[in-house]
Amino acid sequence: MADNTPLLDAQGLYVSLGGLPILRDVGLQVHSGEAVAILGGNGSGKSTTLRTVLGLIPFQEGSVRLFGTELANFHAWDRVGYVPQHSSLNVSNATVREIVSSGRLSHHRVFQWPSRQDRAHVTHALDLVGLTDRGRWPFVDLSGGQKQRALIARALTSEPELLIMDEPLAGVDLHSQAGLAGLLGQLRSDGLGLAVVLHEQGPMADVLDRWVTLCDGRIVTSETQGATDCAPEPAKTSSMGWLDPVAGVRR
Ligand SMILES: Nc1ncnc2c1ncn2[C@@H]1O[C@H](COP(=O)(O)OP(=O)(O)OP(=O)(O)O)[C@@H](O)[C@H]1O
Repeated sequence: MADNTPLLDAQGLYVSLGGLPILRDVGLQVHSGEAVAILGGNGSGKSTTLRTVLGLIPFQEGSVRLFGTELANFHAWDRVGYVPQHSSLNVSNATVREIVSSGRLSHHRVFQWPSRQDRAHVTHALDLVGLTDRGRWPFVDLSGGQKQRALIARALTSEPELLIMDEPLAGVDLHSQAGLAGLLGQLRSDGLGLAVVLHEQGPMADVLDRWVTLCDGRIVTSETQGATDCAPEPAKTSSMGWLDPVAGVRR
């Protein structure tokens, strides 16, 4: 891979779900040592963008390349860390260390015990996110901010070069947000590429190199443009001048 090849290069993505267009002409590039945010209101398509570039949702048009390789041919998933929204993780009995250890699963065979190296990576990741003393705790007993830290630690155990995060600051108090932003800034300085969904830049403002803003599945703002309001598409009126409820919905 040439040095300037983006870690992630998504272009012209069109995605439909349940018969409705969700993403329209969405692109996203992330280079090594670069932090890029996807901003936008509820339902604007942020999570769908992340899930599409991870190959979890099919796209109808466009292209996704990871580390210079077409998504369909990409297999080096240990180079990519994914941090889902913590509220989407439903675990009742697992300890924090078990959750974090699951990030190493791609490094050893099924039914094989984690190696000394696996355990060292887990310990180091817990250390990095400041959860060294919480390893034996049930994951569900952690606070929102601690859960996010544990999920970031899980993603870091495979030593990824690209970290993709879905609202890592959601439900986290302001003080912990600043701590998480500091951690992500440090990882970026160490050369990690970050693609992160946020509702607003908030404490991440100093960490971000670029951002795109989505509105109704389209990019309305990028780093080169000013802010654009995200007004809902106006409802269309019929030829008789009546409100047409069908024409007003997403095209
Ligand atoms: N499986 C699905 N089938 C149909 N529509 C879907 C599906 N998944 C998501 N959507 C719709 O796609 C749109 C974008 O959803 P998405 O989760 O990407 O938004 P988001 O910007 O991440 O929102 P939020 O900030 O609320 O998490 C929403 O209107 C949502 O209802």
